[in-house]
Amino acid sequence: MADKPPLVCLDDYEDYASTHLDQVTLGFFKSGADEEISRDENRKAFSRLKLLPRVLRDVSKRDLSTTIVGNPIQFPVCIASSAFHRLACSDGEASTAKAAKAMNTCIMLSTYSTTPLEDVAAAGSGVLKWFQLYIWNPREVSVNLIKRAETTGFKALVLTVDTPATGKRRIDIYSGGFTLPPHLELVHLPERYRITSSDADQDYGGPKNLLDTTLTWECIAWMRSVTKLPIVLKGILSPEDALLAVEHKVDGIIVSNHGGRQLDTVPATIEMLPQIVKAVNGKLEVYLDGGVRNGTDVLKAIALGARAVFVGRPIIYGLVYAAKEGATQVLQILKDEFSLAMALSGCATVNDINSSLVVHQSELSKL
Ligand SMILES: Cc1cc2nc3c(=O)[nH]c(=O)nc-3n(C[C@H](O)[C@H](O)[C@H](O)COP(=O)(O)O)c2cc1C
Ligand SMILES: CCCCCCC(=O)C(=O)O
Repeated sequence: MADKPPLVCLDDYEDYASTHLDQVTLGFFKSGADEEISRDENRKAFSRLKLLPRVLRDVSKRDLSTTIVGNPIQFPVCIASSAFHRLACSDGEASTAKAAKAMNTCIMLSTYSTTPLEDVAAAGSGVLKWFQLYIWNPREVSVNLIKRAETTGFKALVLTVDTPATGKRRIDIYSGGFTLPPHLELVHLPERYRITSSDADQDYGGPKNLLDTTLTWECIAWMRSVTKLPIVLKGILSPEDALLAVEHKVDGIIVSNHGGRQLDTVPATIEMLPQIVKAVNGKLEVYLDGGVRNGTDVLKAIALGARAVFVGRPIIYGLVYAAKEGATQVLQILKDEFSLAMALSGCATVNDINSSLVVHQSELSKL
């Protein structure tokens, strides 16, 4: 790595990837839907929140650890599910799992992984793994995936609920429709359903009608009938849906707008977090993703009630920089920055972090 520049913050990894990936692949990773308003808002909203630190508290020893659905992690930053890591580095999701293991945190593996979940489980043996589920047609394909995830030690199923169809990502259309290169496939799709890379009638490497668009809240009961694993819903933005998640007794929800890749002009996730935390009133765990790029972002999300945060694009950019080492560096930077932000705001443990630390900039003059 001697020929590589020192990278000190997560934006440096994005800059590196921007100059080292081909434009089509970069476009797929980087893009949001339509005008990319929600993608950008996720970050801007963090900067509109200001921190009010407390001083003269003993922060000499800091404990960043926590649990998610009962499983310990070293610090409250986990890897969000994202598709096609072998477009970022040759070992793809196996490298990602090794990074999660090196940093003792959770990897959420995508249904759209380019590495079979058994290989990811072997690469990340002993580390906390969640499996992100898109329910595919026919349902038996998804049942089979759920069983394989159970057998290989995944500890929760994360049902993505914001994708009854793929958002309109203009860059992918300008580039002629996103396709996987011939050496990569949707490995979790049985061969008989796969399409070839030259097939015109396809959507992100699969046939067009692959996603089950009939899903309703009843699918939670269906999932319970086929698995005993905890269920987490990813893609909740409305407090009403958060209450329905409580009613359906899921184990957790991820406040997420899919990194701004689905419905554009939805609010930033950090702006919806407080209302959702209030609505669920401690009855399930609430996590957040979208635009987390600094230790201070992590501090703000935890202060506003998230149990942990997940990061998407920065992990991919870390893989582009240096495979497992690059993704590990990204996580290490977030961990160090979070630890520093805790010290500088007077928090020795994650439990010390609370909402009194965060003020919206519009409220500052009223203090
Ligand atoms: C390139 C890319 C692929 C993604 N693939 C998936 C996926 O397969 N399943 C899923 O639930 N979410 C997917 N997401 C959404 C992420 O899980 C996450 O919600 C989002 O990236 C968080 O925002 P951030 O990138 O700003 O951290 C993807 C996001 C990106 C950028
Ligand atoms: C047909 C759904 C394709 C989704 C591909 C992965 C994903 O979630 C993304 O945001 O991209």
